[in-house]
Amino acid sequence: MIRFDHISKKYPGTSRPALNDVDFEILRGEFIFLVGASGSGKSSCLRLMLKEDKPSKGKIHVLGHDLGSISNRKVPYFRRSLGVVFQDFRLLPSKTVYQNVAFTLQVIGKSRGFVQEAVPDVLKMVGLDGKAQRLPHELSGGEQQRVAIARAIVNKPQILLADEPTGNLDPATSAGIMQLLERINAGGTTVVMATHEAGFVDQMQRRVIELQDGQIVRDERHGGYGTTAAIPGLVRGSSKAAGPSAQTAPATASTPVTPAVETSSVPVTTTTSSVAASSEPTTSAVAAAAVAATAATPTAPVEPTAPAAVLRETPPQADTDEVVTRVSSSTPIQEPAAAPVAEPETPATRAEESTPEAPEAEPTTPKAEPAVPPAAAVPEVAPPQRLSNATGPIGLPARNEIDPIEVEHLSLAERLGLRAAARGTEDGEQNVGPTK
Ligand SMILES: Nc1ncnc2c1ncn2[C@@H]1O[C@H](COP(=O)(O)OP(=O)(O)OP(=O)(O)O)[C@@H](O)[C@H]1O
Repeated sequence: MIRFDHISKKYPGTSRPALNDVDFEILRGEFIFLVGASGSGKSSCLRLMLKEDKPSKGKIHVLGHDLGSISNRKVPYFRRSLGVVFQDFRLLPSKTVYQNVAFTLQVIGKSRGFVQEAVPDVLKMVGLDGKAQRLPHELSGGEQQRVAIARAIVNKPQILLADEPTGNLDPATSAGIMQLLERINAGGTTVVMATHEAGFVDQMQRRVIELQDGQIVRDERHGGYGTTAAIPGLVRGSSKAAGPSAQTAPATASTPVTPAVETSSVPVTTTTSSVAASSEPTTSAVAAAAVAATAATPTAPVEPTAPAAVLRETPPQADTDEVVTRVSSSTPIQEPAAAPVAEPETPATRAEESTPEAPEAEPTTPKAEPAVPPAAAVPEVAPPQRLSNATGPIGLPARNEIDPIEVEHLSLAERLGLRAAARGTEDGEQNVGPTK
């Protein structure tokens, strides 16, 4: 599903590569923790998966696409199969919860009817029903992150990339977000999460890929956070960081682990309701955001209302060399209609690619999608114990403390988290996120 084939990445003006011969394969349905000290290359990996950046060496395959040869025109369609969540939420501050989520669908040309069904469903799924008309600043940090997650998954991505999604949240709130990510993963979405949260990594015992100075030093099927992943000031997890599974082992791309969909398959039934958008983005705003959302590069052609999304009516097919693990559902949830299929081997995608200007198939009824177990069916993820708050998330500014004027200076795309925010912090460090 995601393959890094001897990837090296050297940023211009730097002497050392950010990634050095990184080689791994992630299978459908896995939940992967990317760990490593600050600067070890986690976000660079996520950016490369999104095709936000190009490797200096090596090949990357995501969902059957060779990202080195995928045309700029196709990148927007490719990206629709990926959802992204950031540490700092990146919500549109003047839009309601509903509008923030709806916007993602509107810019890719989904019909009003589709949006009116999909958004309430996904808000319910993330535990935000009843809060659709709130503005982001009227929500807690955890709720804002739930909006961001709803926005990331509303189009049913096959892969969810999360860059420090709990980095700004307190331990209890973080635990709720982790449970939500587990549920999303249990529904069949592959989750790749970069994190410093040792406690969750230790507790969940999912596959851990550890980077050190741009190299993989560990790829463990049921790993803990490990010792080498930590920089003292950044470890925000439990003192279990050096857990029993924390031994360092060289990564071997040739021995991929099997998908780790291990949580309960008990489905949840979400109901469909209609919540009309209280206001819709202007045409120009939609068009501008569509440019951001769909442009592979600034020069890529953009057709905001002509996406060639082909609805997926069946679970996505496995890459030929993969084992598919989908959570079966005896009572499938009524989820929003499926995401566009980006895998070229599927007939749907062939149709899409051969007729990119074709109008999107109008969804009539939401399709039954892989189940997302209710929170109660997923093993509890207890909040990790913090070693220190000094550098932990508790001291970090919540999104609603961010100066709206600063936000105004971001492009629409940056505010949506859809494109790189080419700004760094004062000390030269970049902000979080694969599109930072
Ligand atoms: N745009 C860039 N230009 C130059 N160097 C960069 C750029 N982006 C990242 N780097 C460098 O690449 C290395 C890896 O950075 P990356 O952001 O991937 O690390 P990280 O593991 O995600 O760190 P953190 O945990 O702090 O987010 C660092 O040395 C960083 O300074």
